Amino acid sequence: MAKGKPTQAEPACRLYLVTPPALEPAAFAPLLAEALDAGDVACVQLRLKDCPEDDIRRACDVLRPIAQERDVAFILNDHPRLAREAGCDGVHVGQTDTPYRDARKILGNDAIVGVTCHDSRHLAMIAGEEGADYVAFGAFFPTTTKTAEYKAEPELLSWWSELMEVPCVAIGGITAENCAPLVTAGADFLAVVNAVWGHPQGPGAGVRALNAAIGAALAGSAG
Ligand SMILES: Cc1ncc(COP(=O)(O)OP(=O)(O)O)c(N)n1
Ligand SMILES: Cc1nc(C(=O)O)sc1CCOP(=O)(O)O
Ligand SMILES: [Mg+2]
Repeated sequence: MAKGKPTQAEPACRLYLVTPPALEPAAFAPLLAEALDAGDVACVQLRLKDCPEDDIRRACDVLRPIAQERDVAFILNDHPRLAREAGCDGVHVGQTDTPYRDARKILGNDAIVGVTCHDSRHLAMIAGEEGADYVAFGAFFPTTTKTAEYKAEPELLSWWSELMEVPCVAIGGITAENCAPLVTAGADFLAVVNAVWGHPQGPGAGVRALNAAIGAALAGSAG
């Protein structure tokens, strides 16, 4: 994920992989490589909740090179200081995490800092004005990965992408089968967990299915 809007050489909507809620780094490493070798992925977010910092650091040490060697940005969820120390490309912070401005101070201007904005135009405008590299809206669909307290609609993405330059990420229950309205509404990135790591034919098949669906939606909306 380069900073800013996708360039002309990049698709207008790209995949943003979020890791499964629990993982063992050595066992997960080949699955991550399989996913990243299966097609275009802009970014990987390591999301380990309620996990000791030493374990997160070890997971970064194993998984970060797999992403960065493939020019895929490696972002850590929730922990800006650890993200800096572990050589991550950035951090994702939510509304009850380290505030955006503090995360930016910790990581510096070259890092990617993304902010959860739920279903809120107001939160997104604040994050955008403060300098966030992307705003994340969700959940768009029911998700089994976490208890989602907010429900976002595709028109939020259309409103945002027509008015703002800051890229937007859509998250929550997104699959190859349901993603088309989010792509045509203007999502710059689709963030997914279960549609890739829970795909019955493996994560590579999950990435291929999502990229095919994104491509079909973009082709359909071009004409
Ligand atoms: C890309 C992306 N969008 C939203 C979230 C959710 O962040 P947050 O609200 O802080 O909740 P947790 O993920 O920390 O449980 C995210 N992680 N990534
Ligand atoms: C981490 C996360 N944040 C969400 C939000 O709405 O902010 S939904 C979510 C989980 C996304 O997982 P899946 O693709 O399996 O539904
Ligand atoms: Mg968080």
